[in-house]
Amino acid sequence: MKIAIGNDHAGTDYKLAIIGYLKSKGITIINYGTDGTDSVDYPDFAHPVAEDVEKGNVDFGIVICGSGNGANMTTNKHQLVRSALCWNKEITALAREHNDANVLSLPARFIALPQALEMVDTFLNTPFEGGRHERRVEKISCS
Ligand SMILES: O=C(CO)[C@H](O)[C@H](O)[C@H](O)COP(=O)(O)O
Repeated sequence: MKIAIGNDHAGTDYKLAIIGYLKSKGITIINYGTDGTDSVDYPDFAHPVAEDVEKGNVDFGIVICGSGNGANMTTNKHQLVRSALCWNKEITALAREHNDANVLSLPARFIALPQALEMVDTFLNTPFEGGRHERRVEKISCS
């Protein structure tokens, strides 16, 4: 499995922990940064993740900022991206099962790290249910 990941300064600590966790599971990571804690702008790091998802370069994307909203809004500007802002395991599972989300957006300032790791695990290992959800997901796109 291959994952693209990007974050602003609010998400760096969690991002580095998530990378370590995923690498220990043999998952390949494309890290778009930032790896520092100096203030940066989340779109500069979220757009590259979305572009990789759109091009099929990766299986999934993960974006992280303080609230998760800015990164999520950015990735959802991309036509083929379905980015889900998630804050617990249950919402994360539903984002995959019902919405076939291909990007997970994490609000680093509002979730604990163990919870973030659990959500990443859930996101990567939960299949899309299809069925009635297939039709609805197809209707999300406005092009
Ligand atoms: O974009 C956001 C809000 O939707 C993110 O949470 C950012 O991380 C946040 O705005 C950064 O805030 P800061 O005060 O510049 O650290």
